[in-house]
Amino acid sequence: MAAAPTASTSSREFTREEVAKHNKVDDLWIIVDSKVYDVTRFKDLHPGGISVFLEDDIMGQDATEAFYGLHRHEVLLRPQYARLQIGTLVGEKSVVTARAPGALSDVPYAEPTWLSKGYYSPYYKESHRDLQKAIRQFTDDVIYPDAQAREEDGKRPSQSVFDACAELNILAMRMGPGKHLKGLKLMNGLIQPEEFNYFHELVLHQEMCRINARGYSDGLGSGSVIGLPPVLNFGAPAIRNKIVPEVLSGKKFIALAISEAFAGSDVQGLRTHAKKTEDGKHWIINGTKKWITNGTFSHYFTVGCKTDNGFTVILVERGEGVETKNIKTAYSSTAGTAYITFENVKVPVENTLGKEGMGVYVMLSNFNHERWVMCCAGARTQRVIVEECLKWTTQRKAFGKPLNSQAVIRAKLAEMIARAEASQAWLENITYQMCNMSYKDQAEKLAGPIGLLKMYITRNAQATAQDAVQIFGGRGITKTGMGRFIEHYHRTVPYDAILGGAEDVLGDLGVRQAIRGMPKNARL
Ligand code: HEM
Repeated sequence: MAAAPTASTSSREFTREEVAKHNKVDDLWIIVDSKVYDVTRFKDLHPGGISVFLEDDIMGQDATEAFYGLHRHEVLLRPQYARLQIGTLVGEKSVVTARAPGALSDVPYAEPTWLSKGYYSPYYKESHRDLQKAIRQFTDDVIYPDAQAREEDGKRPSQSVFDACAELNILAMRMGPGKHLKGLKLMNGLIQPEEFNYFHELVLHQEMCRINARGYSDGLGSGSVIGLPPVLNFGAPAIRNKIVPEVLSGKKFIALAISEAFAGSDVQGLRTHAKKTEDGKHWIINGTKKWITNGTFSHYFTVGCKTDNGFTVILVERGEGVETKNIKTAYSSTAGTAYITFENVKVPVENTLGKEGMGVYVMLSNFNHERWVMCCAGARTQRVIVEECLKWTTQRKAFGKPLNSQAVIRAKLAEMIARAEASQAWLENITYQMCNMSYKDQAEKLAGPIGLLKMYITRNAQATAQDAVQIFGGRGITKTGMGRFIEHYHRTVPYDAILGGAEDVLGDLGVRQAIRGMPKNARL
């Protein structure tokens, strides 16, 4: 029987001949990437079964190729499996290394051009690069582990993560540039509030979405990214001064509550209504809301209501008459997606956001930013899938050759890469326009292009998800193992095509705006 492996024995060195002697059921070693593992006892517990180890080309042999054709590298890093390593091969070095937390990937196209070695971009300055480094480290160290754990147990993102984000003012930065950043220490003083622009914000969103946990990404305060701006921009000072700091410090949560089972983008079709009390001091709100992100755990709701003179947005605090129920969605319950009922909820009229009857403008002012935020994430998560596919098709062998030796596979990769690159390039162009246009110009000139961009990115994303499943085969539809991120992406990518405006509606918005802008004298 082989000696029980301990951490101290992993510094031992063996020749391939020595390893080869341990080729029996009760004394079984293997080599993976020049590391020697004693799997004598582990084989009985191996999730892939015992029989796979009892082959002549595995027992006492180099099983590197077999291993990487069936497992992600991270398996060997899990403490319970890392313990199986008893040493290394004399004079040989391991080749496979996991990306260190905070580091960039060396896989081609795994990073946008501006982060790829030897390439250039006109858009990003030193402060963007500083922010990128800091936020990647933070995402890898703090967000990713919590995201994976919460996706498993379905709970909302841990309060410790909200607190850590608030400490660095990440929650405030996610709202974009603006006066709410004034006087704040951003990322421990790495960026000055007055220099923070939309490219900094893009960096933030693109780094934080690389966690293969779409529900969690929404759980981590997406509700406030869309629910807080109406308070920030249209709330009375007393309301604003109370609620904005509470939300940006991660202590309280807010959700945007517009859509209903009765109507989504069709504001006229909404049924939740608010009526004034006789003394005119309060609203009484009745109705329901559906698909409300972060709704299950929010303290505040930015609610779209029908009022006597049109559509009005009102801030509602959780309390008597407000009930939220979890809706089971295709992604995880970490997002806190809710069905909300309001029953005779009494709210002071001071909670009205913007002018009575002018709620449509309050909502419209939000849309461009919300959709652009989704474009940032949609363009970036595609790239994560490109990286997964490039790695898999290199390490997986079929008919004795890597998958990437098949022309049909390379053709799929070509499409995926082109989509990711084109999405990012158009996104950067629009972000540049945002940096240079007044808010009024943005509202006027960019609603159409942002609508088209979102349609384009989410179509690309869905096509990439389908191609990735074809490349991974059965693994791409399995929640554990090699293809788990592909399965997750394929299952959750439709969210981007629906949330913030359905794909077709947004494409149409872009074209209608273009038609409106057609010069009267244009003829072929
Ligand atoms: C130190 C060595 C090994 C460890 C720690 C290990 C661990 C695991 C784990 C944790 C799984 C579950 C799936 C996953 O999480 O990816 C698994 C599945 C599997 N393993 Fe291993 N394994 C080792 C070596 C091997 C070798 C050498 C072979 C083949 C010769 C093998 C064949 C399989 C198979 C066929 C599956 C099922 C894969 C699937 O469901 O797609 N394993 N192994």
